[in-house]
Amino acid sequence: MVAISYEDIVKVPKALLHDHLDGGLRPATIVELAAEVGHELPTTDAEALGRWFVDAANSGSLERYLETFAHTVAVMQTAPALRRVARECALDLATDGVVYAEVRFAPEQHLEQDLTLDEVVDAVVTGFREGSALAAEAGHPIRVGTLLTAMRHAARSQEIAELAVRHRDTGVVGFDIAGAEAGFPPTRHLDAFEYLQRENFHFTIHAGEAFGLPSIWQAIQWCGADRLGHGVRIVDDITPGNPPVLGRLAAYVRDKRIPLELCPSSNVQTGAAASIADHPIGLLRDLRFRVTVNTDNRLMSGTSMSREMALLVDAFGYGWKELQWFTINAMKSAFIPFDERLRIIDEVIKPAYAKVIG
Ligand SMILES: O=c1[nH]cnc2c1ncn2[C@H]1C[C@H](O)[C@@H](CO)O1
Ligand SMILES: [Zn+2]
Repeated sequence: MVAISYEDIVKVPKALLHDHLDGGLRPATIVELAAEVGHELPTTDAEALGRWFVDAANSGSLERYLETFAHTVAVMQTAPALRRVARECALDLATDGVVYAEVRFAPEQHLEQDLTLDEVVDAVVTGFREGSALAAEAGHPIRVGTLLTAMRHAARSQEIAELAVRHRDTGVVGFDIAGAEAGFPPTRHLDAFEYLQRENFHFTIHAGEAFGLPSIWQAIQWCGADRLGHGVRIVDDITPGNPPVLGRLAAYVRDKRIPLELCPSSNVQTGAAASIADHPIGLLRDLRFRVTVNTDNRLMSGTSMSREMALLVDAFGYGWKELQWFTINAMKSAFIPFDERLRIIDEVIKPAYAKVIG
C-alpha cells in the first residue's frame, strides 16, 4: 500500500472542532498589526516569529505555553484587527481542505481598547463570514462556527455564556472554558453551565489536559459538557492489558459517545504526551472512543489539520478509512444542527473519501 502523503491529505475534506482564533494568526499579520499598535514582539521577522512561537510553546507546561498568547491577544484589540484575523483564519483553514470548523476565542480578552463584548463577537463573526465567502470563490467552501470561551481563572463565565446565547442565530454555535486547568476546576462555572443547559445550548470544556480524571468527571457529571476539550487523560482510567480494562468514568465516556477533541501536537508541547507515537490517541481509537483530531493552536504548534493527520499516519500507519472515521466522528459531534451535519457527511465527506478509498 502506498503511504498517504501530506499533499494527499490536504485534498480531502476535514472537520475541525478545536482551534483557537488567537492561536492561529499568520506570523506576518502579527508583525503588521503589532507595528500599527506599537506592541513589542520578540522579533519582527515573520519567519523567525513563527519559529519563536513554536519554540516558546515547547515548554512542557501548559502555563508557560499559554504565556505566548500575550503577543497574539495584544494585536487583537480593535474591530478591524479581529475581523482580519478571523477572515484569514477561515481562508487558511479552507485552503488546508477543512470544510467544517469550530473556532473558539475568549471575548473578555479583547476589551483592552474600547470594544464591548458584543462588538468583539460581531467583528469576529463578520471576519469568518468574509473569509468563508472568499474561500468559496477560490473553490474551497468552508462552514465556520464560532465558540465563545470564558477564561477559567476569571469570573465572567455567566456573562460570556449569555453573550453566546445572544449571538446563537448569527454564527455562535457553542461555549467553552479554557486557560490553566490545575486549581481552576470547571465547577467554579457551574452557574454558567446550568444556564446554558436551560437554554438548550451546546458547550465543551477544556478538561483532562494538564489535570486528570477529577477534571473530566466534573466536566461531564457536574457541568454536563457535550464534549471534552482534549480529555486525553481519560487514559488514566484505563488499565493496560489484553484487553485493556476501562474504569467507570472511561466506560461512561465511551458508552455515551462523548467526543474527545484530541490535539496531538499541542499535547506533546505541554507535556501531556511524550511524543506523537506515545499519544493515547492510538489506544483510544483502538478502543473506539469518539475520537476527533484537532489543531488546538496552529501558530504555537506550527501545524495544520492536514499536518496533524499526516503525523498520525506516520506514527500509527493509519489509512484513508481511519482518516474518514476521524472526520465523520468530528462532523457527528459538531454543534450545528443535525440536518446540516448530515448534509456535510453525505454530500461532502463520504463522496470524497470513497474516491480515495477506491
Ligand atoms: O490547550 C489549551 N488549554 C487551555 N487553554 C488554552 C489552550 N489553548 C489555548 N488556550 C487559551 C489561551 C487563549 O487565549 C484562550 C482563548 O482562545 O484559550
Ligand atoms: Zn484548546
